[in-house]
Parts: sequence; C-alpha cells; structure tokens
Amino acid sequence: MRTETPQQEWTELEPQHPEDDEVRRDPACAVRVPLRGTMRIGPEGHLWIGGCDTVELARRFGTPLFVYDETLIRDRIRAFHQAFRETGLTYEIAYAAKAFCTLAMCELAAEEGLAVDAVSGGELLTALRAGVERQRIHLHGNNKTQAELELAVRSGIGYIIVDNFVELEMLDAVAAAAGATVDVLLRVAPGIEAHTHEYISTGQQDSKFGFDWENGQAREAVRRVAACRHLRCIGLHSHIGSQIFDAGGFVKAIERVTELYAEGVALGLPLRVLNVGGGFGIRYTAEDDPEPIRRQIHTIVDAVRSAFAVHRLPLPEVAVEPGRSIVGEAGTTLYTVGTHKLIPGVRNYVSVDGGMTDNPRLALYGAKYEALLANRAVDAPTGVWAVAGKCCESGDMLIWEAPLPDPRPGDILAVFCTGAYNYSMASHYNRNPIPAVVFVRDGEATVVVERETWEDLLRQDRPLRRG
Ligand SMILES: Cc1ncc(COP(=O)(O)O)c(C=O)c1O
Ligand SMILES: N[C@@H](CCCC[NH3+])C(=O)O
Repeated sequence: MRTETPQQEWTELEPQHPEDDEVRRDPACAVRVPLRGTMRIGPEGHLWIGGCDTVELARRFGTPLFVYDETLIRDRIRAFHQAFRETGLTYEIAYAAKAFCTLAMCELAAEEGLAVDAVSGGELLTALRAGVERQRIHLHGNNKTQAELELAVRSGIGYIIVDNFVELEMLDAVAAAAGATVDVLLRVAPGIEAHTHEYISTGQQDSKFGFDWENGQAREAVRRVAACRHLRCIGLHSHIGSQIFDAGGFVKAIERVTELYAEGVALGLPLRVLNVGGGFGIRYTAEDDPEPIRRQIHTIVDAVRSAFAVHRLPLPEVAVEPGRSIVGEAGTTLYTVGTHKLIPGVRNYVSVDGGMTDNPRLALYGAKYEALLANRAVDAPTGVWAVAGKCCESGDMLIWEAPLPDPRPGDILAVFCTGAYNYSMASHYNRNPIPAVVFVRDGEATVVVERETWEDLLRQDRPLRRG
C-alpha cells in the first residue's frame, strides 16, 4: 500500500531529550505523548508513522494492528553497531528473537548485520527459514528438548548456550550421535540483582536460569565441559534481566564471569566469547529514563577491558543480545474504540477491540503505556480514561490512566511502545485471533504477518466423534 504524504505543513517537533533525538514531543498535541522515530502528526490531526496515515492503515488492514516503524528498528540496530565500532573491540550483536520473532524481522536483523538468538525450535526454524546464516544463530533455553538440540546440531548453528548439567550431558550425547563437535557457551547466573520487575530479573541467585556462580556450580560446569568430548566451550554467558536502565549491573556480572573465564583458560578451554546478554531498557512512558545505548555499551566494554587486564587475558569477542531495545519503541498497536462505561466518582472505562491477548504486559508486570487517539491526535484530553480490553477478565487492561479526549466508538486508539513482547506473547484467550503485523517505511506498508481469522482458530481442532 502506498499512502500519499500530504503537502501541507507538518507540526514541528522538538527533541525531548537532547541525547535522544528519536523521541520528540509534539507541542501542539495536548496529550503530550513522545513521538518516536518517523512518527508525525499530520495536518489533518492524524498520527502518521513511516509516511503512512495510521487511520488509513487501520481502515485498510483492520484492528487490532501491530504497526512497526522499520526505519526506527534499523536506526536502533545501527546505534548498537556504531557504539561498538567506537570501542574498537571485536563484537557480535545477536537479536533476541523472543522480543518479536517473524520471518521479516529475522530477515531485517540479518540484513543489518545481526546474529539471531533463538530460544525454541520455533524461533530457530524461523531464523533458518528467513535465511539467517547458520553460523550466526544461537540457541538459548533452560529446558531445550532433545528435538530442539537435534535440530540445532543438524543445522550447524553458531553456538548453543548450555544452561544446566542435565543439558550438558544431553547435548554431548546428541553431538556424539551426529558425529559432530558443537560449540557451546555456558550460561552463568552471576548472582546480580537487576533493578527491574522481579519476573524479568534473571541474574540473581534464585533464578531458574544458568549455572549458579555463588555456590560453585558455574566453576564445576567449566570443569565438566572440559571433559565433554563432543563439545567445544568457546565462551561464557550471563544475562541479568530486562528493562535495565543503567549498566552498573553488567559491570558486576562481567567482573564475576571474567574470574570464571580465567579459570576456563587455565584449564585449556578455547574461550574467546564473553556474552553479556540483553536487557537494555527503553522509554515506555515519560517516567522511564534509560541510559543511552552508546553509554551502556561503552561502560560494558570498559568493564571487559579492565576485568580482562586484571586477569592478564587477551580481550574476548563481546556479544550482546538486545531484544526490547531494538523493536520495543518501534511498535505501535492500533485499536478501534468500542463501548464505554462511566462510573461517576469511580472511573471511566473505554473498551477497545484487543487487550491482554495482544498485550499481556500490564496484567503480568503492571506495565505502563501511553496512548492517543490516532484520528484526533491534536484534540485536548477531556478526562482520564481506563482503557480496557475485550476479554472476560477484570485484569484485562491496557492502561489504567490515559488522558484522552472523550473517546467515541470508531475512534482509533494508538498505544505506543508495543513492539517487544506483545506480538510474541499474544494469546488466543477467549478464542480471539492474533492481529496482523505491518512494517511501514517511506509511505509503504507491508503486511509481514497476516491477520488470523476465526476459521484459523479452528484449524487444529478435531471433532470428538468422527463419521
Ligand atoms: C538470555 C536472554 N538474552 C536476551 C534477552 C533479551 O532481553 P531484552 O529484550 O530485555 O533485551 C533475554 C530476555 O530477557 C534473555 O533471557
Ligand atoms: N516478556 C518480558 C521480558 C522477559 C524477557 C525474557 N527473558 C517482558 O515483556 O518484558
């Protein structure tokens, strides 16, 4: 689809944060929502993304609709590359596909020079089918199945991040059966508390992920992997959590993991990779203030340089696994406004045609979002609305307090920052179909995931009695 860009004047947007000119506020927009990437308010008062009028996108493709600003995704990736290039260190950026995994996204990641970090057979197959170079795919997971390990070994992917002792033995056996030697990293739980929601913090001791550093399991894993005849341990991995705002936690984790790295080198392991995971935070709302990527990457690389100097080790290849920070702010969900319920003195609810099925993050983490009416983007808010989904669940809310002009049935509501862990965590609850996904760029909209239909929902069902 090509949508003509109007010729009239566009609203001028001022940088909100001097360090991050991708986030802008529209002074004419009373809702005062940060406008990211290619977002603009058009002269007709509509929200435009990637040169496309979102009201037209909603009409054309239906709602709920995930809209991704392709330019912003590419810009985010390039910011990571640029930050690393400035450090002069060898590096690899692996896109954490769990944030948003489709063929198109994996293709884009590969085009932009990213490796892909997969965490299941499904993500692995998506990356392979998207044509990502095999050597540039990694496999994660705390309970990889035999079938997933076999697919990974058969496909000859770059490396597998081993999470625990059971997997270590299982993978050694899978590699032996395939007559292969498999490159692995060991995932260490470094005992670092990331200051984020407890369900997305993963580096602390009480975590299901990785070999525990504090009680010596990680050290034991380094010894045991050295004895696995079909595994070649080429590095160590840690990941401390998600939606992290400053790189302090990474520094502590790097210091701990480097001690182990030194022990591994002393044991004769061919270590060359230090993977510090992902978790770089983004600005969901004006309350969020993450450090810019450039600064976080520089802090990480400085920490690696000093830790490796302490142990007199040659510098490793530094790998990171960002997901949210690549796609989160580039995604916007469009909904159609339906019913409302006003409870005087209590709360005003407005309901939209999606909800926890396309965005479970408020229900899961109490996540906060900002929104505006895409078809009346410059109308001043007249009140605070609780934006509800359409599921049979009181907790099915998208935003508890959204300042909006009185929403009318048929208005298009745009909820921002829904690019990470929304489509990928979407569900069929209440038998709702999964929405379509479009990428927009330079006035072109490309459907990268078709909308599911009610018929699609029945495709795997079989009747109780046949014939
Ligand atoms: C091992 C690992 N790597 C990378 C990521 C990506 O995290 P984020 O999307 O916060 O960058 C995660 C998720 O938290 C993870 O568990
Ligand atoms: N799904 C979570 C993050 C988990 C990250 C995976 N380790 C979110 O939406 O924030």
